[in-house]
Amino acid sequence: MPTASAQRFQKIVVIGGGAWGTALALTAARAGRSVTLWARDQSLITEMRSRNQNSRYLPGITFDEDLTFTDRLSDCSKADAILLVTPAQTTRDILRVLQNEAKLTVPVVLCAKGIERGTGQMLSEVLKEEARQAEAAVLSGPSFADDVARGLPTAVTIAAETDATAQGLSQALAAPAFRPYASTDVIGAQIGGALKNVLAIACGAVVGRKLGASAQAALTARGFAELTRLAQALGARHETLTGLSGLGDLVLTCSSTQSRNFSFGLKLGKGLLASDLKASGGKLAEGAHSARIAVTLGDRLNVDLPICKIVARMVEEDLPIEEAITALMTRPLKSETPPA
Ligand SMILES: NC(=O)C1=CN([C@@H]2O[C@H](COP(=O)(O)OP(=O)(O)OC[C@H]3O[C@@H](n4cnc5c(N)ncnc54)[C@H](O)[C@@H]3O)[C@@H](O)[C@H]2O)C=CC1
Ligand SMILES: O=C(CO)COP(=O)(O)O
Repeated sequence: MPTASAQRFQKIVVIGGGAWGTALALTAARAGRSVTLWARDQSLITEMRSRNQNSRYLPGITFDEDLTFTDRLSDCSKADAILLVTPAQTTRDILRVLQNEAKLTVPVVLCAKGIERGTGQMLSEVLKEEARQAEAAVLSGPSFADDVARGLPTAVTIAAETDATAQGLSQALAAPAFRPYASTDVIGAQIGGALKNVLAIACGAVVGRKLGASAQAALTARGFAELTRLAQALGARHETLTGLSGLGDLVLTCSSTQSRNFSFGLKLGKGLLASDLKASGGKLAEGAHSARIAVTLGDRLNVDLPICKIVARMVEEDLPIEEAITALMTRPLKSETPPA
């Protein structure tokens, strides 16, 4: 028997027919929600409708969940909640179109992991500028799309501006293998996801250069210190940072070749240049888009982000891996815990 708060979010519209949007649409349907998946690519919609597959983004997975597919954003006006699952840098443009088409008044769950490059804003801040009346929510945590689509056990954080919405969305999206934890720390839930992508590129590079498991662990731990400093300067709560959307996602992404960011870094560590990797297209690596703006944000808040700085130079200036390692290892020695 669905609870009243789950019923509040019976109709879910998912925007984005990539790996994560499709996986979230599937898990929402398994949770008993009525789900519409919007994708801009008509051929993708045709394949999902006729063959129950999204072979471009989720190869090898056939779904039997009952989903509705659309390429009309105006269909979003019927939603109780919208899951926005396109790459972070597309957020503002999509919200603008959505606001024109559907007048956003329901909660918008931001599922992308990144910082807007042009402004340094969190995606919830972008939402507030573009659709003031829509409550901001965030879904983040250690969760590969492929795992979620296959129904493997996953836990995530769902944060919203109000506890009632965070609890309601968590109950509405909870499925046997998908366990959300509610939170009201909207900023904290976003900063972990954005920064872990940058840090995963660094970890991938260390592994690609065969620097050993000790170096990988050191980088993950110092990366967490970096993430924590920036997040606390932005007002995030400590328990969010040590939770699923912070440490949980950092550990996953910094240790698995299943991660596209880690894999991007792996190639840099093997000597490939970021400019060549970017020119060849390839899979989305959000950290490559967020690294520089994370550093700028850090500078604005007087927070030092040495690992992010090196990643920004690797992805934007083709800094060679040897120079990146030297730059990190020759920094002035400092205390592990800064003086209070
Ligand atoms: N794949 C994963 O395991 C997870 C991904 N995420 C995050 O979700 C976000 C989306 O990632 P994925 O779905 O994996 O990427 P993807 O590359 O698989 O799919 C991106 C989708 O967005 C669409 N798209 C791109 N630009 C667009 C635009 N301007 N307008 C409309 N649609 C557009 C593409 O056509 C594609 O359908 C990223 O921020 C990522 O960090 C978060 C958790 C897990
Ligand atoms: O966010 C993710 C897992 O939580 C997915 O990571 P990648 O985008 O690096 O594949």
